[in-house]
Amino acid sequence: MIRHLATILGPQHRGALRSYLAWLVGYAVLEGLAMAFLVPVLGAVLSGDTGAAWRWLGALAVAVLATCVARYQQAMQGFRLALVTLGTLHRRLGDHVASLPLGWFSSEKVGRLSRSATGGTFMVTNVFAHLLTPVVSGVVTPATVAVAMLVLDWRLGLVMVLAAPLLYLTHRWSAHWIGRSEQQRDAADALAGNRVVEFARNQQTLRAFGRGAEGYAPLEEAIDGRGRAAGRMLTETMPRLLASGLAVQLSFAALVAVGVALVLGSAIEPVTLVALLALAARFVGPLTEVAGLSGMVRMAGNDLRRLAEIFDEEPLAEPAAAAEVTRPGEIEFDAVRFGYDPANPVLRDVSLRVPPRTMTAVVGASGSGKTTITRLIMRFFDVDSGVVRVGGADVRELGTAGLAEQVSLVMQDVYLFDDTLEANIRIGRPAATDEELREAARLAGVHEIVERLPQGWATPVGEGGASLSGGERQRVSVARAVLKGAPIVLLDEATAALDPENERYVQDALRSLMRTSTLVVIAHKLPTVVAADQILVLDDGRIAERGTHEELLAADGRYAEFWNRRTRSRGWRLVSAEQDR
Ligand SMILES: Nc1ncnc2c1ncn2[C@@H]1O[C@H](COP(=O)(O)OP(=O)(O)OP(=O)(O)O)[C@@H](O)[C@H]1O
Repeated sequence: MIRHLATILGPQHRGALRSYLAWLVGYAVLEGLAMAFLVPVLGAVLSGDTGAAWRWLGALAVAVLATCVARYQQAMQGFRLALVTLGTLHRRLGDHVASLPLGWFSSEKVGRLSRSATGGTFMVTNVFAHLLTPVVSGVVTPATVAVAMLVLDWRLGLVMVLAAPLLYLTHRWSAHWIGRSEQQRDAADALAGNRVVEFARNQQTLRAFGRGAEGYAPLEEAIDGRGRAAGRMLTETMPRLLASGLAVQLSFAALVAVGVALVLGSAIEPVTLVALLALAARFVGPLTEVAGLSGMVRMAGNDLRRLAEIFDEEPLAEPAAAAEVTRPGEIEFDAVRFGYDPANPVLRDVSLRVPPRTMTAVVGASGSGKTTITRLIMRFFDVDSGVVRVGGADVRELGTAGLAEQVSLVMQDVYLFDDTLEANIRIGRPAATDEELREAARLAGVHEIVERLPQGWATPVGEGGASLSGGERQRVSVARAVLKGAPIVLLDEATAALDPENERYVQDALRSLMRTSTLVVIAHKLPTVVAADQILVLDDGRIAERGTHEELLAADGRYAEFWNRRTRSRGWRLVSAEQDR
């Protein structure tokens, strides 16, 4: 748990964490010592030795004072660490997640992230505020008491030392089970959470297929599973918590039994036994508290581990010094091999060059790797072998910021932020003037949307741009790219397969972008393909053909075959060789 806390707090707070833990352990030891001083005090009082009683009382007062100082220090330092967590953890988590490779963001991981960002953060503050003090003092104080008991009466001390393994093993055993069932409950929770989101997101599809009213079986199963896991956790946890508590009580009973036997055998005075049993009670008290907290400790441990695992994920490697862009606007793939799962390459030995300020159309069957090429240019993933160069530099050496300056992206699944239309375009270049913003909007045909909307530029677009049509969303995304003015623009025409009006705007914007930028277009429109300076025909992760429209027709290969077939059909998308057979 401490290791996870160190990871979560980050290197700059490790010193503060160490100091807090030192005060916490010091407090627990001093508390044990203060309790141990009670024995000679009681012994002296009960035997009527007033002088000795005052002396020991003085020692006890010093120990209590030191305990108070240590308690104050550890409480204040714990409080400060809890505040640091509240103030900085979300930001650190956000910064870290933003540096992770896109491959990390599976739906399961995203669900876990959102739960860790809320529950996990709360747990870290809870650990400092309520958990660490009773847990650490619940172990260290009894250990100090046991050492003191060995000094005061070795036989009773020996019983405490012998009880330690029993207490430790029962605690481990119950904590193991509680942790296991908590993990199962957490997995069931995560699944149910993901299913609820899926259910809400897919309402349109579910209703279209008449599945809205009769329920959604995967969600119901997940909710049932969650209920079962929660029930199992209760039934598995309770008996084990009771067993831990029982082990503590048994240890105390053994101490009493040995003490009584010693008195009966005249080995110690009854008065001494009373004082020693008072100390033994303080051995048992904190242990009982820890036994009661063992479930909480395991749950906190699991929460912290999950949060620490996110911080342990390796960020996308950044270069020590960003490489210089020597050929702005140029893209090059040199023998690139890449697979989302390296065992199944999606691109094999792909080499290509896109000269500055030219347009390259990438065409190919669905799943042939067109989008993957654009993702590698943006370095959403690192290649398995080969090199991707942008502006003459390896994308791995350009650094995230350097690469982002070079490339704009207009993709199929355009995501707009839940903000105004203007803010969504301004993301392209926050420092742009209003004139530049209006000009970019005009080129992409957004001005026409603005005129139609009641609040104009200030119209909120809803989460993901829900209040705009697909074509309108793409126009906003094109305006962003135009405003950014990056030397390279990557564009997926797919959603522009919309009405002719949208198509016209996108084509106009393309023409305007071509004057200033290099364009790589996942092309679905004939005018784009015909106008391209270079067409890359992808087949099964390889570039099967390349050239201009005329060159490829003259070559009479796969592209020409498709072109000829297209004249007979309305669709023009290439099909893979297998689909073709
Ligand atoms: N994030 C991902 N994780 C795993 N596999 C993926 C991922 N994205 C794409 N793939 C797989 O990689 C292959 C190439 O996908 P890609 O999206 O590049 O094809 P595409 O040519 O753009 O297809 P389309 O025209 O249908 O968009 C496909 O088999 C796809 O299933």
